[in-house]
Amino acid sequence: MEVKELEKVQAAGIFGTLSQLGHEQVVFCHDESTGLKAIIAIHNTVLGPALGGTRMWNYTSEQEALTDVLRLSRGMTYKAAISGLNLGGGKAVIIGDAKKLKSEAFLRRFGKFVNSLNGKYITAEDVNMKTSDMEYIHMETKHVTGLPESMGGGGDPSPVTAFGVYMGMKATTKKVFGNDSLAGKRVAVQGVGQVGMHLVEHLVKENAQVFITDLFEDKVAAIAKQYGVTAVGQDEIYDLDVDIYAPCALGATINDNTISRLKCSVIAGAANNQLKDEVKHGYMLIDRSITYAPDFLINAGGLINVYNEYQGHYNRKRVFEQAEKIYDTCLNILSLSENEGITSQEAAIRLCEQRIAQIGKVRMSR
Ligand SMILES: NC(=O)c1ccc[n+]([C@@H]2O[C@H](COP(=O)([O-])OP(=O)(O)OC[C@H]3O[C@@H](n4cnc5c(N)ncnc54)[C@H](O)[C@@H]3O)[C@@H](O)[C@H]2O)c1
Repeated sequence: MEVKELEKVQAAGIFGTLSQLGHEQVVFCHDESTGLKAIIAIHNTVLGPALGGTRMWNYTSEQEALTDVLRLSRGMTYKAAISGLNLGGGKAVIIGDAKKLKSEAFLRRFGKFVNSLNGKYITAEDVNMKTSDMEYIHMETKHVTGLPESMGGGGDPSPVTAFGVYMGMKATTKKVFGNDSLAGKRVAVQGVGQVGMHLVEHLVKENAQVFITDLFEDKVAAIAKQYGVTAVGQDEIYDLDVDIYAPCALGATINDNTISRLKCSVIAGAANNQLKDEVKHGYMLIDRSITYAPDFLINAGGLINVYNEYQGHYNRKRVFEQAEKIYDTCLNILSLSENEGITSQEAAIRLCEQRIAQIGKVRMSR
């Protein structure tokens, strides 16, 4: 967590911060007997119930946990709004060591807090929460999504996320190079986990020239062999002479240290919060003629997947059709960004705010 962000929240006070970020409700959940300390933040429910995962983290302070949940829940509002979903944004954080604190009672107590919001907040899996944890939460509330197929859920969202990233990458390629073909394009994929792997499959199928890296060298070597792609070092990825950089590992990899090293024309990847500083680094990319596909748009496939699951009658084909729309939305955003001289992230947020305002009026009308 950035010290700057924490300081901003401290200076504004809790209600000042809620007002600045536009939150509707923040719920502090405490249970002495299980040791549960959690915060549920509901950012905006104009478009629908607030959906967002539960993250368990050993925060260094309660202030840090609050700042994180406020920031993440706001991000969920935008991700849902830009994807055309009837969903708002929310998030929950549980404070403490996931290895020490979790128990059936602890998780079910959290489930009861989620349930007390009567569906205004819908939870799902996030960092340090496993499917088995979600099963306990589900025992106390039906407002859980992202369940395994064995429990009637939509299953692994990663292939849908990867497909959305692929659509966003093709749209951005069209904007920059005049057509959306990735054949022969040199693409650097950072992180070949669940999403990165599926993305590599799409790229190889389209005859792109792919470079991959990961923390685990044996995994990189095995994937490189399987798909006939080139393995590179973890740090080397930033210096490659490529057309496209696809961050699919961590956030904040686009920063003061890396931007001057990047030689690509397009950035399109799955990681959340790729720009360390949204405004500053967004404009630095414009200065270097690098076109950035907004992360929260192109990695929304996972959210589209859980949204469909929550609505019932889950249909995988329909999920992929919705994820395909990322292509057109991405092109619209990039045109708006170019026409208005603003970053693609700012253009995307502008479209989200317009949709929320317009649909808000529709909902209020008789
Ligand atoms: N899974 C989804 O549906 C989904 C949806 C939206 C966003 N995301 C985001 O996309 C990213 C990838 O998600 P995932 O599900 O594939 O995660 P994952 O954990 O399966 O894969 C991440 C991979 O990145 C590697 N990695 C970590 N640090 C690295 C580094 N410094 N250099 C190179 N490789 C590194 C890890 O070893 C791992 O193989 C994450 O940032 C995630 O938050 C995922």
